Amino acid sequence: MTSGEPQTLELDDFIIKKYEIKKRIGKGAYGIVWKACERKSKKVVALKKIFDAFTNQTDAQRTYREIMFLKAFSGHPNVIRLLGVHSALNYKDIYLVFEYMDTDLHRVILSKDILKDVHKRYIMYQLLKATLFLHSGNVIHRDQKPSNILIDTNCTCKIADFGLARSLSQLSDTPVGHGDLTDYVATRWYRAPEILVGSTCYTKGIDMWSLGCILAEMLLEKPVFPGPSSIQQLQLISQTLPPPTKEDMKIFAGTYGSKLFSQKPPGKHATLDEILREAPSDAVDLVKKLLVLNPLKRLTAAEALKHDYVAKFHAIDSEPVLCNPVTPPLNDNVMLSVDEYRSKLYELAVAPSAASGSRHHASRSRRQHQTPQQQSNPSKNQLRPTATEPKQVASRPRPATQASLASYSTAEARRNSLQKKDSSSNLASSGMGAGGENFSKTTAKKMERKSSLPILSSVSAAAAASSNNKCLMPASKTVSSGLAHPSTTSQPLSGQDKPKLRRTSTPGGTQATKASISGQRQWWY
Ligand SMILES: Nc1ncnc2c1ncn2[C@@H]1O[C@H](COP(=O)(O)OP(=O)(O)OP(=O)(O)O)[C@@H](O)[C@H]1O
Repeated sequence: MTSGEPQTLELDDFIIKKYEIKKRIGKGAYGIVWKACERKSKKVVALKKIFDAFTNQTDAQRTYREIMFLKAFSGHPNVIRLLGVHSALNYKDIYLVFEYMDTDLHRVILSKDILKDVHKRYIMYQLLKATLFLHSGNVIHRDQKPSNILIDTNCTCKIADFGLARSLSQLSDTPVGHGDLTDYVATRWYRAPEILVGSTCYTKGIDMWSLGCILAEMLLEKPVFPGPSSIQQLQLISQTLPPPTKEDMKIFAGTYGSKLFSQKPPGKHATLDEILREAPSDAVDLVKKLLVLNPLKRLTAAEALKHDYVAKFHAIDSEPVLCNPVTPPLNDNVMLSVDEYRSKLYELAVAPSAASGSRHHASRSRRQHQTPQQQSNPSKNQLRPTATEPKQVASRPRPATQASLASYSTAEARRNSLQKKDSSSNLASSGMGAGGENFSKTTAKKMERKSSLPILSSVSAAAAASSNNKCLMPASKTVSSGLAHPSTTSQPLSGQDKPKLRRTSTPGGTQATKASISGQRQWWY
């Protein structure tokens, strides 16, 4: 194989038949991501292969969570859209098909000087908007970091990688301190101090801390707390933030943090004001209100959306929230067997269009977990609609609390049709084949009025930087399928894919589908 050809040896034949593989675009701890084109529809997609998705219970649970939460939140304009799921023939790996995005925020930051002030504000606004949506479903992402934030030439951002997401609704049933954080391996630099000290104080503030780190990193063009170990990470934090009050110390009671934060931190001290002295004052103010030791005192996503820093973009009617908590069909507190996770995933998410061999495996595995009644009544075990099939809107009367969701879906349909109209002209002018999203007319007007988001000359530097991107992220897991490094490393983007960031905004939302599983009401989007 020549160096210019995409390496597709890792891909099943049925995948290569269905998708033309363009190039490898990313590699994370769990898999490889390719840019691909679906042969039939000519749609450009990102194809992620998760290797050994079901090796052990932890991996199986991670795969299960990632797909379930993606299915639940994919309708939001700032959450990556999952288009389909296929099983590999070996029944160990799994393919996820996503909408394609040009690059990720990590690469953009690495390439320096690409993001102007207004882009940083717009990115932050979109991240807050997406986080508000997740939090309204009582779910925390737990792994927000620049490489998990995908971005396109229109400066549209989408949160990806839901492998560590958790439903707080399920956690609240758990006795405090029991098994709730044992699986927590999020990237250290963006990890909240309460997590670093092993506290069981488990709130949406975890994501707000990560967002503070991301904003600070955009402003500094380098990570704000790049600790090489958990202890040093905590030291960097304690050297920078104001000392905790007595009340704050309660958060760290009984943990390593109570000692660490009660002492004067060793080493050099520089406050956030000093570190961020070149940044606009409203940016520094928002960072200071997110990077707060006490998670209960950090701004919530809803509060942060009202902050001056994102005022140019804030529009409450395009910041959707969910009315009901999102809970995966299997209780997240109970570690199930590999086969149980696999069976449930196949039942709920894997496309029936995948290789027939994998369907055979899936049904065999499902049969192993069927009750005698289920076995005698196979219709109960038919595959549910897949991510690629049109979703059904619940037909049952909605309780009052669901009304806003219903009207939101209507508004979304309207916006989508506007977006379609706008997109042809915008894509044509940007020279993009795919991957871009566009303004709704209303928001575009609002943005023109309120701000002028300059067209960035190019994010090609971001692409180029990716070739030198030597694993800046702390490692979390080694993959056994020949991946060189457990962290996020990236392939260079080719010249023809050099994108330009252009002005855009993508309000939007979801279409609701309701499923009742195990007697629990759930909302999937
Ligand atoms: N939809 C997409 N479009 C374009 N690039 C993508 C897409 N999804 C992922 N990537 C690229 O692939 C990289 C790895 O993807 P992802 O984070 O999903 O993998 P992972 O194995 O879960 O990573 P991690 O090490 O963060 O757990 C991303 O940082 C990004 O650069």
